[in-house]
Amino acid sequence: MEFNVVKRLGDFQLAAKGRVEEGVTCVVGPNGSGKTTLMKILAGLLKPDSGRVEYVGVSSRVYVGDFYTPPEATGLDVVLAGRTRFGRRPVGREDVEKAAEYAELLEAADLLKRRISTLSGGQRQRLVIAAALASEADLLLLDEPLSNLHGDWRGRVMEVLRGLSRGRLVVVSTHHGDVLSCCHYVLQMENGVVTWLGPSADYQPRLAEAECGGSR
Ligand SMILES: Nc1ncnc2c1ncn2[C@@H]1O[C@H](COP(=O)(O)OP(=O)(O)OP(=O)(O)O)[C@@H](O)[C@H]1O
Repeated sequence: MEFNVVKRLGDFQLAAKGRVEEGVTCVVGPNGSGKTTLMKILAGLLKPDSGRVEYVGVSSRVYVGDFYTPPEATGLDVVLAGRTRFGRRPVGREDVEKAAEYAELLEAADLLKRRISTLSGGQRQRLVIAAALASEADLLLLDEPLSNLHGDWRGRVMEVLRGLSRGRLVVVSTHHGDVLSCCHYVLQMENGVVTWLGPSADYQPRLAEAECGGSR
């Protein structure tokens, strides 16, 4: 999939060009650098002012970021929402089986009957990832899917994503540098521009590291 797009949002301008290959691409960059904006354009949720995205070999796409779930919803409702592409069609019997299968992959099968309001942030996050996977879309755009997860879980989620990425484009935005070696490719955004794109093995983080200061 190739993209060459320009989008203005208030004072911010995205002018991004690149190519996303089969496999897992991690999108990195500072807050406000345009990661979500780019992913929403790739998902077709945001229309660029100019330029285009060429979806070669991509027939279905799903973007999953924060999505609202009523507190009374169950874990199963969350996974089924992804399966039916957020209510675009009714739930069938096979959908429930598929939802259980993907929840199992994320070790979340025991969460399906629980109410969302009783779950921890990380447990909810695993269900949201299962929802994205259950869509079985060719292009999966996961915006900050690792945000509530502990290091071990981040690695496990990346392993699952890699395992399902054959014949698919999986794009994951993240602030966690520890998972970059789990991606096939890294796409770095800075100030609305793609400043690096290539195999993760060749990526040398160029972003400034956090300064914690020396005072106690
Ligand atoms: N609807 C909007 N109107 C005006 N500006 C917007 C709008 N949406 C986003 N922006 C601005 O666009 C810039 C890029 O936002 P975006 O959410 O793409 O960044 P990001 O890299 O995903 O950031 P983060 O890491 O904090 O999630 C930001 O400066 C943001 O304030």
